[in-house]
Amino acid sequence: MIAVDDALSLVLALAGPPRPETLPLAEAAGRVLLQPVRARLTQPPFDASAMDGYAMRTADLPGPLRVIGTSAAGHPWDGSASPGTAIRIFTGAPVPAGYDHVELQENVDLAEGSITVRDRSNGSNIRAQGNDFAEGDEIAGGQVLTPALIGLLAAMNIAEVTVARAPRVAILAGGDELVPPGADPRPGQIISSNDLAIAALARACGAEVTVLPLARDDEAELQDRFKAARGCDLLVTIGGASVGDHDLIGKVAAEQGIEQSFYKVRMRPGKPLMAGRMADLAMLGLPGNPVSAMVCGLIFMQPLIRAMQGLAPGEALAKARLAEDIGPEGPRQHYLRARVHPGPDLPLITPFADQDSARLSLMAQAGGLLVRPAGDPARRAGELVDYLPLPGGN
Ligand SMILES: Nc1nc2c(c(=O)[nH]1)N[C@H]1C(S)=C(S)[C@@H](COP(=O)(O)OP(=O)(O)OC[C@H]3O[C@@H](n4cnc5c(N)ncnc54)[C@H](O)[C@@H]3O)O[C@H]1N2
Ligand code: MOO
Repeated sequence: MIAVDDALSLVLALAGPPRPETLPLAEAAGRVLLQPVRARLTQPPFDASAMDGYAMRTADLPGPLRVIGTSAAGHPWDGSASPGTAIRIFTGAPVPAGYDHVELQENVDLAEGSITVRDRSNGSNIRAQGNDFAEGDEIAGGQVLTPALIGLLAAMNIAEVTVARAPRVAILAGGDELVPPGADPRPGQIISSNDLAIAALARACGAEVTVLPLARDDEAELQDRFKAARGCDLLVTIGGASVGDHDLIGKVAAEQGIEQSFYKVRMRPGKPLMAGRMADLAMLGLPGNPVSAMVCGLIFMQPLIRAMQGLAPGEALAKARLAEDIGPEGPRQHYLRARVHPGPDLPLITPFADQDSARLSLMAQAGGLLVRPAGDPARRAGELVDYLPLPGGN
């Protein structure tokens, strides 16, 4: 059995370099930008009014000022400023050269084509040309295209981007007891949940997922499923990883020529994890217990999918304070489902009393996974600990 950190290094080594593809910007949200991009224009391209009102020269205040033209967004005024004048102006419109202030229409009295400024705003209400970005400004590669970045690149007049192709991930759950959600389980059958949960984890970090049909505990059927995954970047199997007579994944992977990176990790849950590669297809064999599968998905699969897109493995662990005393740890690194509450300085964390790796309900409630190193001694309430925040829970 190897340590979690060594296993993670071996898993990350399964990722090849990210594969580039060029996409219209409109389809690139959530992808990783591979090449830096430079703004093709300056924003705003002209001094622009931030308000609806009147453009004027501060030297002439408070007026009266004769209104000699109008500048609206998309319809600039093409005259030039002269003393004692103002321009009717609207938000987003170019401020004509020579005017250095825009006053809100609410602060102005208008009579017979002239205005007098009653209240003057503190700022100029003018957005200077280029105050957002200038032509040639660079957006660095290697980052996920968030909604804000998509908007920024659009404003920079970028129509296409070179991004990492979404890793193609095939997910294969198996076991004679499994039927899909919506089925009417017969005695001895349960609903397959792992494939859906793992698919959701994979999609959440950018994968394009194919969930293969559930496989029975049958070597020939598993062989077929493995073959169906060829052409993907990663096959994630779930279940059949242990030592029972029906745990066939290791055998089938060997027949498929797996070059195994490791089998079994000193972690809890998740001990019977397997990793390797079959030619171009990386493989992770997750244990079948639902919580074990999810923990391995979080600790190994998501970092691998991120690495396949050229991203760093993920967020560092966060710090919390123990809300209560806990006993010593055994020989495996332990990931405990826990509640995370606000605390005076750092969050307070309370592991659930029951850590049975089949209890998905506790996984769904957990706000984090308390991470305890192998052999960690007993700890007192208030001590600092590491945890992996989980979305959703509390
Ligand atoms: N003699 C030993 N037995 C077990 C060991 C061991 O070291 N020696 N390890 C235990 C540990 S730890 C784990 S984790 C499990 C892993 O077993 P498998 O990966 O072979 O998983 P299965 O036997 O296929 O299933 C375990 C459990 O999970 C349920 N399951 C499986 N797939 C799904 C699914 N898609 N959706 C919902 N639930 C699923 C399955 O019905 C079983 O209840 O082995 C221990 N045993
Ligand atoms: O590795 Mo098992 O996951 O402890 O239930």
